[in-house]
Amino acid sequence: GCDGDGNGSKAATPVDAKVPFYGAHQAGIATAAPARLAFATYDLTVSGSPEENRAALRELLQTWTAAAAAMTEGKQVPGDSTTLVAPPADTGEAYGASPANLTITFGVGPSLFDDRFGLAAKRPAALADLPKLPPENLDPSRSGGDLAIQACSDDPVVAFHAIRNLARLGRGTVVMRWSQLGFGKATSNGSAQETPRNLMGFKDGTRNIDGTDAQRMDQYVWVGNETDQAWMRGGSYLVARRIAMRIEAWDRDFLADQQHVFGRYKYSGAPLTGSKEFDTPDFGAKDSSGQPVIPVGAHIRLAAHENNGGIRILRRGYSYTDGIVSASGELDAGLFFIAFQKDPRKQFVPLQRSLGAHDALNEYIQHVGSGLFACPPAVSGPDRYWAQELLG
Ligand SMILES: C=CC1=C(C)c2cc3[nH]c(cc4nc(cc5[nH]c(cc1n2)c(C)c5CCC(=O)O)C(CCC(=O)O)=C4C)c(C)c3C=C
Ligand SMILES: [Fe+2]
Repeated sequence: GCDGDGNGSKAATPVDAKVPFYGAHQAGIATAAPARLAFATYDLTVSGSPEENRAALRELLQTWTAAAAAMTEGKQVPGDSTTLVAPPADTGEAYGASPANLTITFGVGPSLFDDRFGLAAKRPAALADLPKLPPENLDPSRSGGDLAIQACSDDPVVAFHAIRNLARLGRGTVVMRWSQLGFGKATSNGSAQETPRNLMGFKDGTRNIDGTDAQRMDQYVWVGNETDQAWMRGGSYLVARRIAMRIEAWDRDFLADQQHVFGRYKYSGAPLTGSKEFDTPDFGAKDSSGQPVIPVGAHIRLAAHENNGGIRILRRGYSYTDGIVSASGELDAGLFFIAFQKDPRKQFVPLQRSLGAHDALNEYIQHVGSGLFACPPAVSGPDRYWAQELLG
């Protein structure tokens, strides 16, 4: 039954299923990826002066931050959920459930820095619109957004509940622009996690940055003193790409060819020049006929830091499926790629340019949605709100 406090706090909720919301860096980046994703972007619908619009945005972010802090604790959205003559403050579907490692990560898109809010001078240089990256085929209704929320949890209801309730709390100030559900995290980001497989059946995340490796996180993921915008120090840039897979063509491809596309063995995950998953690929190795063992167009050859001037990114993507493509009757499925980095102009963009031009995987994938968001550092405590230094 209902415990009457409207808080959903139950003794059975395991304490270890909570990820701290307050701290230095936002949760949902370095923290281990739970099984489910609910991602959404939102557009502000304000129409006042820049001062009025900033005030509306500030109020929204105060409300959102308090709600996110409560939800990650397994509590209901703040407000009255028990009065009989008003709609409950919380929609209720996650009531009584463990947060199941819920993280709610917030970001702002380049469009927030247009003339609506008078924030142009606070736009970080790294938050430049992504350039065209052929052979992409982006759908505007699956791209962009003023604000973004990445909710991750081991319980899909809890993850969806977060993006839904934030949309509801923002009614009148924001509308949801697009959303994406993901399942079966498609990349590991920590040594404690068994490397998961993507929908092409390959282990994904073998050579990812480990979120517990503080030195690499500082070097490649967390924004440091190099930024021109102090409000982003300790934050990170999120690039999201909805990447459709031609799964049915892939499933008809010979095993040898599938392995040549990635440059790895399908079952062990080992590079084609090794025998164990974590063996270092040998990009110089040649077979008896003088051909490179890891082909020139292999995904891992092109993506490896050894071959692109030392670039690394933190990948944190999820698999998705959305029914069928009506034109072909084929499964609509793929990878909702999410990557975090210090500066997308120096990491995601050059990497994707090279992959877009040469990757053997391009025969089987297409980028159809895109987003770039500046994720500020975490709020340090209950008296603070997301991006407070930006709106200050
Ligand atoms: C621009 C960055 C990348 C995109 C887009 C991308 C798409 C993509 N990747 C896979 C599957 C795998 N990727 C793997 C490794 C890998 N991928 C990237 C970058 C992008 N991938 C990097 C930087 C790396 C690491 C390379 C290295 O250092 O060796 C692997 C191998 C296992 C691993 O190391 O994670 C797989 C498998 C898919 C299916 C995909 C688009 C749908
Ligand atoms: Fe990849």
